[in-house]
Amino acid sequence: MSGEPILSVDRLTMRFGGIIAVQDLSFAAERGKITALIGPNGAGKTTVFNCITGFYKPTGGTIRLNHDDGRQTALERLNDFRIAKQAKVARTFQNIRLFPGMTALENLMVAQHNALMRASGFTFLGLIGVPTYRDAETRAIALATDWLKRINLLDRADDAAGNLAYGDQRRLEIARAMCTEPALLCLDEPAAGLNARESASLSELLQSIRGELGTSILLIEHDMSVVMEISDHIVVMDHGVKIAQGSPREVRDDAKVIAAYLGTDEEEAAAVMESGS
Ligand SMILES: Nc1ncnc2c1ncn2[C@@H]1O[C@H](COP(=O)(O)OP(=O)(O)OP(=O)(O)O)[C@@H](O)[C@H]1O
Repeated sequence: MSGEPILSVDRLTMRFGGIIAVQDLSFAAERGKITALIGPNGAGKTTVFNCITGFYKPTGGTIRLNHDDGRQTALERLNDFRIAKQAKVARTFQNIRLFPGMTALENLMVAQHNALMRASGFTFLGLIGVPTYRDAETRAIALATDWLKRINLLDRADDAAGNLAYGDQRRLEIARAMCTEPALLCLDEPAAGLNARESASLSELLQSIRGELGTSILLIEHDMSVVMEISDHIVVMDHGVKIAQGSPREVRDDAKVIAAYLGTDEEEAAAVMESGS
């Protein structure tokens, strides 16, 4: 892999009592690219995400976020709130976590709460409507509207998020993460439960986030058609360790990946890998 990494994971280890969920894992995610973390169920992928995003404190190893200006943040030392706010790492979850009773627009406004609170002087200036707060609010609405347009949901802006189709909720969740203007976007199985048309639309959205906006993406995904189509680099885990990494083509042709990731039936394994080619 060439280019400067935005994320460097070095010898990451996470134990839960006697279970070693992740062991000595090292990999890097390149800036402005899509890096996928794949592997069979229980391989340790979500645990890695939880360590990167501060939901777990790793047992060992380092996780460095390299900022544009040369600064480095040691993510393993921060909690989830600081990682989102200071390091600008945003994430989505395996299960959709929108606010279902709030409108699509409101969900995108909530994501900008920190910036709005600052502009409101932590409420008082907002209450009396000072111009700086009004400007910040106008900017927040413009950003939210722009994202509703990008995900083709502008006409559903005032509908409750919980009433949207499943695929639309998935894309709204990604838009909400993007409204925090992250340096690194971490997506945990964004294609789970999507049909083929919705998966294609998700792939398009992620490619535009990388291409037009230049945002770096780290992705856990089981849907090989999505992984193989959009990833620049793939890291493969099994039983908590890295067993392979490389381009989609390199990973697809790797015998260890076929055997370990896709089970012992090689014919079936090859067919699944081909489905993503
Ligand atoms: N909080 C926890 N306490 C105890 N064990 C855990 C915890 N979280 C994960 N594990 C264990 O760590 C291992 C890795 O789990 P993890 O969820 O990270 O795998 P995964 O690759 O994300 O799997 P999947 O694709 O099914 O989501 C599993 O054996 C799991 O049971």
